[in-house]
Amino acid sequence: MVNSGIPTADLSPFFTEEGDEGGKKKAIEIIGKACSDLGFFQVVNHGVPVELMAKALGGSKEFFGYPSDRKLEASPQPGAPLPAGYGRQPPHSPDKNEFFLMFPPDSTFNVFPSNPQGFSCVLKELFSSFVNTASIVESIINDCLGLPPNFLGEYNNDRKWDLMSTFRYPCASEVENIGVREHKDVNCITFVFQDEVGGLELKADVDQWIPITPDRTTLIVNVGDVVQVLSNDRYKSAGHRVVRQAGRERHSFAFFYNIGGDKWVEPLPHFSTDIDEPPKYRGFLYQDYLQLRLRNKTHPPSRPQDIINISYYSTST
Ligand SMILES: O=C(O)CCC(=O)C(=O)O
Ligand SMILES: [Fe+2]
Repeated sequence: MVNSGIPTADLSPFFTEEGDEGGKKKAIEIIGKACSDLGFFQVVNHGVPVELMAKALGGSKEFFGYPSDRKLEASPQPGAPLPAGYGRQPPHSPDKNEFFLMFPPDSTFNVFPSNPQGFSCVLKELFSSFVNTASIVESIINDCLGLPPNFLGEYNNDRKWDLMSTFRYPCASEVENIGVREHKDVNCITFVFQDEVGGLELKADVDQWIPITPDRTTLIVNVGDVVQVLSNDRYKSAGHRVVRQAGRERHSFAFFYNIGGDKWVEPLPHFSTDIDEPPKYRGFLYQDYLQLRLRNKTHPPSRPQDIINISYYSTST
């Protein structure tokens, strides 16, 4: 079943030798429009093997089904920049999930579970496949924005900061059903796939949520804050959340195509000074923004309006 209220682009022309120019043009048009209208779309024939996605979800369900002490064997190393390995949301968090987080396959920060057998290889393979597809989607976005060829690829040339996470969300209770509260992703581009339970919702408008229908062959793509800032709001970082269901656990994967922490992020001249349009954001060092966003989680502000998001750098506030 392919799907709900979000546009679908077929990426197969980007994986064929012959170069189907018409097919590429069609995908580029769909993605460009989706990035400016919604910040959300989905892709089929995306180069990530569907069997690998299914295997990864199966392994993930098995892993999360283990008793706590077994999962905790994959606890993060002290000193890692983010808790790579198995973790749970702290009890005070309104987000309700447990997760397994990894950096690129060769990162020394990674901690893999020894079981299920072969799971760590599946995760590494999936991660590499995501990177490949993300670089194609990034180059499509580059072209849709009318940037010089490979401009974004050259800017975003440090793959150490990419992240992949698999999640297990418990069933909803009688009084609450949030899995991940409303947020926008900080990074460049995010891929998500979810099991048949669903629950990912896109914020289309104030109080208007579009549920994303699960599909085993599809990758859901959302634009993150970095692209929104670089494009001076041409493209939207989309608000989204995860809602849990009564009586059904949910499993999903998310891949975060990031940029290096030492990158300077600001509206590109192409969308501001070159065309006499005021920049909508002050420039910032990406890792400073990451720190602020992390602080939202570790030291949650008591007033919701104090939660830091990209509007912190807005020039109009
Ligand atoms: O589990 C999902 O479907 C998405 C999670 C998410 O939005 C995130 O981790 O940023
Ligand atoms: Fe997200």
